[in-house]
Amino acid sequence: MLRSQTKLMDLGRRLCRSIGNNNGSNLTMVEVDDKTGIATLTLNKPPVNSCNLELLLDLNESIKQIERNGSRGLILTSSNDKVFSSGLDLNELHQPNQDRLIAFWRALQDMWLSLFLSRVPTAAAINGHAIAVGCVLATACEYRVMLPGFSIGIHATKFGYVVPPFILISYLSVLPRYIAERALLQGKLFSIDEALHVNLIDEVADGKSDAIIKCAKFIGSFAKTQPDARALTKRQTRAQDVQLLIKDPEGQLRESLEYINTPFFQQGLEVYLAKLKSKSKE
Ligand SMILES: CCCCCCCCC/C=C/C(=O)SCCNC(=O)CCNC(=O)[C@H](O)C(C)(C)COP(=O)(O)OP(=O)(O)OC[C@H]1O[C@@H](n2cnc3c(N)ncnc32)[C@H](O)[C@@H]1OP(=O)(O)O
Repeated sequence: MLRSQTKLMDLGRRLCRSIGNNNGSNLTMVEVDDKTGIATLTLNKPPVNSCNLELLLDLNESIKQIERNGSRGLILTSSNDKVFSSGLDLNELHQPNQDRLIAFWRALQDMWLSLFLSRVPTAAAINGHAIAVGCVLATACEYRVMLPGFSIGIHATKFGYVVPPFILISYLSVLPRYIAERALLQGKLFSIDEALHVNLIDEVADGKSDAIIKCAKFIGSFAKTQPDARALTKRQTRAQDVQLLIKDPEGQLRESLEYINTPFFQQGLEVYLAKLKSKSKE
């Protein structure tokens, strides 16, 4: 038995466990509620949960741990009270070391598959902005509860990024095609009212704990289903969505890498990163 599992049992009624990455940096944290058996998975990479290689690997490992530990559900949230996730860490894409870029993109593909196909019911308590891949994390879950005052969406086209098919699919698994297409082409970030109107989110909460309660209630709605039957039915329902990535992950990787390495992409990214940095100094 792993030491962390023994520790988990020792904690008795207040089951609470943190899972860090290999160097112990706690980029994600997992807490299991002993009453409901639901795991809360918290993104914890300051300042804005931008997804670098280490966070993606850590996140994937936490998703798998939650499944292995027999949790009844997974609630994804953030330790930052303004930002759920700012999407991919753009520094990973800027003038990248090619070996690291390959590892990064593989980790992104793997993590998305793990979350999108997770055996356990999944819900996102979106307690801050969910930008680009931040939105993709939320839409990979089965249910979304969001706090007012924040934005959610994929605005990649505004900055000259073409989105890879799995990002498109994550939008299409939640939004009707014409809304997804228009939002992607406009690079639209939705306000909470707009997101609710098109069902990009399912509910609004008045605080993080309210969001967690609402997510737990959604997960509780599966209490009377048989977990294996539920998991297999979910997998079948989502099978077509993941076909491309499962059948040809290396081909998908190659296409993305080719695009990221183009001078066009790199120049656009350079300008965008400079704007982002100067904004944060204002
Ligand atoms: C065919 C296939 C093709 C495939 C190839 C192409 C890929 C396309 C798909 C792309 C998917 C993505 O997710 S791309 C990621 C897109 N994400 C974004 O554009 C988010 C940009 N960020 C923001 O809008 C804001 O930071 C926001 C999240 C709202 C938080 O605002 P705040 O005022 O609270 O914080 P800020 O001061 O702006 O940010 C704090 C610091 O974090 C940095 N920072 C913020 N977001 C960051 C990010 N995503 N990556 C790196 N660094 C980031 C800032 O520069 C600051 O750094 P310091 O100055 O050092 O303090």
